[in-house]
Amino acid sequence: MEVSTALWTAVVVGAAAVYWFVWVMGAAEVKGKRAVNLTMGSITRDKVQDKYKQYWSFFRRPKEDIVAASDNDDVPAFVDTFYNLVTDIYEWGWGQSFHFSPSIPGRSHRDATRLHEERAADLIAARPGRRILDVGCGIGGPMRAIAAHSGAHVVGITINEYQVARARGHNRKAGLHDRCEVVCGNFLEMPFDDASFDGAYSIEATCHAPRLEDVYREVFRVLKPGALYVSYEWVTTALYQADNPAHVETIRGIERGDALPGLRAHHEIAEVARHVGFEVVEERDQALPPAEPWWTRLKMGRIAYWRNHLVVSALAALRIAPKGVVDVHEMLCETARHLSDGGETGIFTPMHIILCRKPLVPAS
Ligand SMILES: C=C(CC[C@@H](C)[C@H]1CC[C@H]2C3=CC[C@H]4[C@H](C)[C@@H](O)CC[C@]4(C)[C@H]3CC[C@]12C)C(C)C
Ligand SMILES: C[S@@+](CC[C@H](N)C(=O)[O-])C[C@H]1O[C@@H](n2cnc3c(N)ncnc32)[C@H](O)[C@@H]1O
Repeated sequence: MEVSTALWTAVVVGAAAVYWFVWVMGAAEVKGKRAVNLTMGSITRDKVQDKYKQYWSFFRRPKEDIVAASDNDDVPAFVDTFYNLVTDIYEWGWGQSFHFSPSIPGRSHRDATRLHEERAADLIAARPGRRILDVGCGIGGPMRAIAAHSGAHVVGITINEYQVARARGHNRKAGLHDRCEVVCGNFLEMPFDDASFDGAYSIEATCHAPRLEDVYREVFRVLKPGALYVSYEWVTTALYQADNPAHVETIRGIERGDALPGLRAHHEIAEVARHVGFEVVEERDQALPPAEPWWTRLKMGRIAYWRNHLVVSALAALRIAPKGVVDVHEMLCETARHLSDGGETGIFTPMHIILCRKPLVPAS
């Protein structure tokens, strides 16, 4: 083959590959977000790199500093920045539900995700006519699954304005906007009346609260007496050893890369729930056998991470994606490694499930 023919072939194949990765390839689950549309939430393009640096210098500090009284109040603002930086990448690479679920042999990730969400709806007896609160709703993947499965009316709250816009758009597209509402606000001070919900759930969201009692107390306040609340918590398990440097590094890695002010130990969750007035109905780690590992989806994604890295680097170089997107993507690759280490060693679970009831009669 002549050199010029070989060169032309390489150019055409290269262009076709870029076209495929960037324009055709959509999000992992639903083609809601494509690589060419990676913005960084509500952050303007020129501020992305600075915002990333601010985020990183805040969360890379020891957790004792982050939870110091003076910095506690800053956590929600940094969590908001975090979601501006990662929401599009999450949606592009993971889908519309920002959480894990146990793998189910022979079933897709999409099915496993939906079943994990429907479990929450069943646990709190969501049904038509009931008003259910989604605490930390993301872009609404769980909310839509739960509204469709149970027939309930779901109101979600998220601190991130960009997520509110994405969630409302998806609700409309799914034809569920009559039964799925999204509010922008802080779950530590919710803009809802006392006793205004028939049930509530939070999926991998309350781990962002500097003090769990602040969010549980708010959920308790807005629930009607007798109503149920289920939370899927991120915690360290009984296998975690605070004097093992490898364990500490894994947990610190998870905290830094996921905007967490400090992971809690599994035994703290029920104590907090009782402290704010809930009765604890049930508590279990949904990741334990016979459940199949939740982290296999992260591990299987290694080639995809490398491919995605090339895509974001090319988009940033062509100035289609903002500068800074490559740093954020690298941080996520690193975080994925820590999360799978946490899963494999068993020192961490993202699905410590606690089911609580607000008593009919207030405790004396
Ligand atoms: C509950 C939280 C988020 C949990 C997960 C939804 C996300 C945790 C880590 C994320 C990811 C890591 C690697 C990314 C990859 C490098 C990229 O190419 C595509 C997206 C990822 C797979 C991304 C997807 C979402 C996560 C799995 C926290 C924040 C409390
Ligand atoms: C990992 S995402 C999970 C989203 C959703 N539950 C899901 O599973 O798709 C965590 C969510 O909690 C929200 N969040 C974190 N801190 C918050 C706060 N103080 N007030 C309201 N929302 C908050 C984030 O904005 C984000 O939507």
